[in-house]
Amino acid sequence: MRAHPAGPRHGEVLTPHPVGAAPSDLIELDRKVWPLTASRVGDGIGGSVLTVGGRSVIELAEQYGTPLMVMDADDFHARCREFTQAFGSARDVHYAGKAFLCAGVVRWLADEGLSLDVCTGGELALALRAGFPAERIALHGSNKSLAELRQAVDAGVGEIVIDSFDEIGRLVGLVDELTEAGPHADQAAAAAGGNGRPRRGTPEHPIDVMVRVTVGVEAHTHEFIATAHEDQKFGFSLAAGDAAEAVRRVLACSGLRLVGLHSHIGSQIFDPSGFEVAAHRLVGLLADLTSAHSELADTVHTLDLGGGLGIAYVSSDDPPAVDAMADSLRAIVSRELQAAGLAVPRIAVEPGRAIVGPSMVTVYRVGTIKDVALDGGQVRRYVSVDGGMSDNIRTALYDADYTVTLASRGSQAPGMLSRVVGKHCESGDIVVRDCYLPADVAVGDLLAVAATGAYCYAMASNYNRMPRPAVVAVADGVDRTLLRRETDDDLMRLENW
Ligand SMILES: Cc1ncc(COP(=O)(O)O)c(C=O)c1O
Ligand SMILES: N[C@@H](CCCC[NH3+])C(=O)O
Repeated sequence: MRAHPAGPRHGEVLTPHPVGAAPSDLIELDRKVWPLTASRVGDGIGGSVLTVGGRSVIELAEQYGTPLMVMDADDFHARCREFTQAFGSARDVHYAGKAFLCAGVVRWLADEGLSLDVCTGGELALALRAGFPAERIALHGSNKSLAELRQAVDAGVGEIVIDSFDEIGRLVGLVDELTEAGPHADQAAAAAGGNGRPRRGTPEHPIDVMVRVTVGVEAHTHEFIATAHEDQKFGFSLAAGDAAEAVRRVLACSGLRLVGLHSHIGSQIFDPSGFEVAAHRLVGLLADLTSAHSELADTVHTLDLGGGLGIAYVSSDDPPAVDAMADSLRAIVSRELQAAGLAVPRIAVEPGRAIVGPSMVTVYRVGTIKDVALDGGQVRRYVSVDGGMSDNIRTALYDADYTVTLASRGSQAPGMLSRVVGKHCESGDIVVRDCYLPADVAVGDLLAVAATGAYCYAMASNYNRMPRPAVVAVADGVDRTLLRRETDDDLMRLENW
């Protein structure tokens, strides 16, 4: 993903992506980019079909149609365990549901013992209906409605991460309402689908909250997904004193209990120093707050450092290792808090992309091919596939890079500078901006794009009345539908005929 905040202005020349020379082997799979079980089966020209989870993408495409999102279940589980091991406790690893959520994945997360972050009532409703334990859910969001806050409290979620003064006002109003409702509140909570625990919002059973702190870190990522510098919408500014004021207001409400401080610096970040600075500033704030409000020493048990760990979309991407990152964050937090004479809280993290991103590939069928002569004599091949910005908006939105391979066969043809584009009515409908594909790529071939698990299906749309693709999980040669392909009826279900 390049630092091109809003894309080129009209007439401005966009520098080509640094694709370099064609790789000598266009069929080889870079382990860094492709999911754990991705492999090539069969030798030579005409062989070499991509398989994931022991299933050939040709068979899967025939069975489910294309575009098709194929989730390597082993890869997903392995990444959950990698985070659990690195941070020492599954409970402190909150999968960020915004990256990709469906009932099947919710159940995998529950089985792995992970916690879950949701940021809307819709994500919360899905998690609860899929049976995820409410006490392992955290509700985020920069503009939670009163209805969403009530839904979360009724369900008995583990904690609510507060993002604004308005939200504190809403929560205080909710607490007042619950206090007035008195003993009837428990019955109301049970009727609303509560989990049997006493209804929260009283001094005896307060609502556990965290305060989201804007730590002032300029994360090295695309401007659209950096979230801890001052000039953006999320959280309470540390520098301006808003975070301390938010804590003061929380403490003034006996139905709320502050259990942690939260920071999220952005997404697709490779440089660990951003997280380290965030940890350092959060620890400093916690120390200051605790000396001003000694009761916090008893209630604040967690420093949540958010998500944002980057993944490799292309071979040149070099994300930091999860265990090294965990070690360094733990060291910073314990060193600085012990120096301040404070107990070391738990460190929580909220990975979305780093768990689900690499586990999925999208399989497309080639529909048309067009060659365009570029200035300088080069030719760019436009390879049109049967999906596009409706199943992956990230290239158009963030100028994201992806890796693509010919998936339905091998080839020994030389590399041809290509651009994989979708079938939408937009010139910006690009899936892979610059890549090399074998020069003999033909209509009907299958292409696979790697690392499409995060923020592709989650941000999919029905633009041009395109149905969203199916998502199928594969493992040990067995496939299982996670989400079926949308039908024409699905596309028309909201019509008032
Ligand atoms: C509060 C919060 N936590 C976690 C995440 C997950 O981020 P990522 O998918 O980059 O790990 C996000 C999204 O950026 C977020 O806003
Ligand atoms: N949607 C973004 C990430 C946003 C993360 C959510 N705060 C992406 O695809 O990279």
